[in-house]
Amino acid sequence: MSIPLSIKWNGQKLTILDQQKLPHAIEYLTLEIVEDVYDAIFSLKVRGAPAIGITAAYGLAIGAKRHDTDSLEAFQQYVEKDAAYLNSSRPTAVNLGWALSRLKDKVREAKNVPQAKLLLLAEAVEIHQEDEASCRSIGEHALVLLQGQTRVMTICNAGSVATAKYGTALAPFHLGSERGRGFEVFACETRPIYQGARLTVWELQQSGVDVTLITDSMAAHTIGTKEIEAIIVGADRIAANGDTANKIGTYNLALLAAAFSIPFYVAAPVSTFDLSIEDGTAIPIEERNPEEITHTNGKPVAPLGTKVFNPAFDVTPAHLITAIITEKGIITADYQKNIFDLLGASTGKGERI
Ligand SMILES: CSC[C@@H](O)[C@@H](O)C(=O)COP(=O)(O)O
Repeated sequence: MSIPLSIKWNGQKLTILDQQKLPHAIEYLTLEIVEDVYDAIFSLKVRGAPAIGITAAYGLAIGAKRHDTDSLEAFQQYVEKDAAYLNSSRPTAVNLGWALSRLKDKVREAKNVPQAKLLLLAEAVEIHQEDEASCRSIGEHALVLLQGQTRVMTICNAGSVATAKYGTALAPFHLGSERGRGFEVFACETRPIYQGARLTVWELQQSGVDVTLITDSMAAHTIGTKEIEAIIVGADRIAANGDTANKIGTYNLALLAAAFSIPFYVAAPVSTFDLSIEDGTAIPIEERNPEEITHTNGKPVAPLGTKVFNPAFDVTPAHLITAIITEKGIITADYQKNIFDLLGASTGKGERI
């Protein structure tokens, strides 16, 4: 039994687990240029907010190596351009822009181009290592919160493959498995592209966790009949007031948690907070290809030309969230105040609103 890793850096080469091929093929891809990294993020070969940020950071550092100039100013301009390009690969997860900003700040500190190149790479490695530590710490906090709760529901994949290791929402299950603490996890399949069925189920099986797959529309029935005791999800962007964007369907689960009077937890690292955004209405929501809904395995399931609305994320209002679990500790309402008190300006993403 082992926890799968999706991003590998060996000091020279960046390889990622192709999440589009999971669970039926385990294939690692080498990403060599910025365009490879853009494509991997855009096409969801690498996905999940922290994993996108880490991969983009390596991408920017790798891309910078090929910019051949002695002028620090020209080099900075190349890096800014590459960062803007990578940042346009997906809109909702704030970890992407956050990681790229950290690297851009490093270039501004550099005295010359060779030093800037080294600083870029070092920062990418640092972001990667920090994320693993953050996820582990989120898992520890979540285990405390989930004491006495065994049957837990989740959606999408906020797991090891969506981060450096362990995941956010799935971290307590991986850590629990290492320590003989058994959970019964119910994974929503996560239409339209099945991150729950393909990734969460596979990943938890690899780790020896008891996992049961349901379709998204079975959530209410399952909470009632299987006596689900808590719901835990990840996040792509958390506004200053605690409103949380995550995979489409998350908001439904939060409403169900309220209806059944069970706790609804969001697990996310500090890098997922965006204090420059006052509330969830300002979070950009990605809309994806209609074929994700009209087709299954390339075959049409709806009449040709059907009008489609395909938002990839929704925003759960803060008042439906019981607690937000971060690596620095657990935040509960009043979110506006408690988020700032715990994180302060440490997200680097804006001032107090
Ligand atoms: C730790 S990953 C948290 C979120 O990024 C995750 O729950 C999610 O919504 C991912 O969406 P995806 O479209 O698969 O990138």
